[in-house]
Amino acid sequence: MTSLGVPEIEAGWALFLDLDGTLLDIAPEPDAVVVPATLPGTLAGLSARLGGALAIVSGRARGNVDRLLAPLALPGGFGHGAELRDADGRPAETDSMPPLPDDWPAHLSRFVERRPGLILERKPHGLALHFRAVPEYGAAVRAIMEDLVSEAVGFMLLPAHMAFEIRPRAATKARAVEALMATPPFRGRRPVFVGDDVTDEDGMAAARRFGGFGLHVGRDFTGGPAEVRAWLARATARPIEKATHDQS
Ligand SMILES: O=P(O)(O)OC[C@H]1O[C@H](O[C@H]2O[C@H](CO)[C@@H](O)[C@H](O)[C@H]2O)[C@H](O)[C@@H](O)[C@@H]1O
Repeated sequence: MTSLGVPEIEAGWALFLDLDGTLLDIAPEPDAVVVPATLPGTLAGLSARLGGALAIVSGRARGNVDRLLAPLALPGGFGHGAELRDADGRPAETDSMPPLPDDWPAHLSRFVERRPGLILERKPHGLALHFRAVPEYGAAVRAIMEDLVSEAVGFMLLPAHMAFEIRPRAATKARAVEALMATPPFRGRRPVFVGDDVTDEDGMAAARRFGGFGLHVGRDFTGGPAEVRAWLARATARPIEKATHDQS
């Protein structure tokens, strides 16, 4: 156990890791995050020790996550679970995700052009509108995003850290956990979901349904992402304990 009571990583776990605010420190804007040079190596080493059962579950689009963690292309759920990739690198069908209405990105681009400081992030199945640099626009951002989602039942508004996001209703972090837990090498392991955000609660609840649990950065890792990274790194530097979990 760590000093705060977080158990050390066990060989029988399947790890589901959120990215922003969990593995990476929050930055002023999405493209300004700093990926510590040692992080991809730590994730690769730990994945090998867990037999490949280590996934990234992020609100970011898959391509964005892959650029940040290059050369890794880890299994996981991206775009809040809209895009899935299994341990063999196969993307899952996204047919169940509604297409983003064509006019939404252009509509939001015009809104952003008139309000310097806002950042529009486009994803294959969603949009994020960031107001971290200009918090005075927070209410206006919420209003325009609410207007858009009211036009299409398949989408919902997601309050995020200094941003509002639109995502398909069917895209959840639980979807990613459930899909991966049905396939090797995740199947039969004890899922542990580590996250910091309200969207991560879905993933943690799914982990509990499979006999695992969730760890919350704000509650369990008072040192923030740096402490999460140190916890992961420790498990690559020592023999990790055999599973004590019984799935029967
Ligand atoms: O599920 P996550 O991996 O935690 O991703 C959630 C969102 O993270 C990013 O936005 C947030 O982090 C930015 C960088 O620190 C920050 O500038 C922004 O204010 C935050 O909202 C990302 O841009 C989003 O696409 C993710 O959905």
